[in-house]
Amino acid sequence: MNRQQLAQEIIDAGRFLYGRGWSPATSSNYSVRLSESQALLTVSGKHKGQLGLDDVLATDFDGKSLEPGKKPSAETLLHTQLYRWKPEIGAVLHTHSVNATVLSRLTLADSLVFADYELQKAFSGISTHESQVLVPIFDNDQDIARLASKVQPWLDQHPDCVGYLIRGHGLYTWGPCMSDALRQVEAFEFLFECELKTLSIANR
Ligand SMILES: CSC[C@@H](O)[C@@H](O)C(=O)COP(=O)(O)O
Ligand SMILES: [Zn+2]
Repeated sequence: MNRQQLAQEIIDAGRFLYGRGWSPATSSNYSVRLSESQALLTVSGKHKGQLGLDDVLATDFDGKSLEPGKKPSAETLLHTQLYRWKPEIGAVLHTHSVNATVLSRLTLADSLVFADYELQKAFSGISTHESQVLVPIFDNDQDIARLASKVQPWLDQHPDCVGYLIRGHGLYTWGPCMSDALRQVEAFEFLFECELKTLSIANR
């Protein structure tokens, strides 16, 4: 795929995720791998339901903009660390849904476990509900380099990790291509909603 086609995938993802209410206003950021050392990412501060072809830029994996005049996403390092972590990752999505925000605030532990849901099979590498999907929750931090340095040891120790939450903030998930990453966002959102409904019924 050429750069314009990859940029269009990011634009289409933004329209879809905004439409589902998972990327409100200027929240969220999205990227695709351009090469073994570069990513194409959303610029900072744009409304993600209204992205245009000019609202993406190439960065290296240190998060440095390769397009002077464009401001990379504030969370660029959280994307580029994933491309460095696994060469098979081709797309990364960060979203800000109500359910991800509420569930990550309600959960006092530093991780969530999904078990016995059929929909777990939507995640890469999972073929049965008889599995556990462990999702770490990192405390939010405006210092993204510091946050990335907390995420990295988890990734290194959990090579099968399919996504993580930042408390009171949102979700990161990824896949070999954009459609895989989108499928995982959708699966996470289903599971977040199930967990919240279960909690609210249990606490009646
Ligand atoms: C609208 S506040 C959200 C931001 O602080 C941030 O968390 C975010 O997801 C978007 O930042 P951005 O710099 O546009 O990529
Ligand atoms: Zn964010």
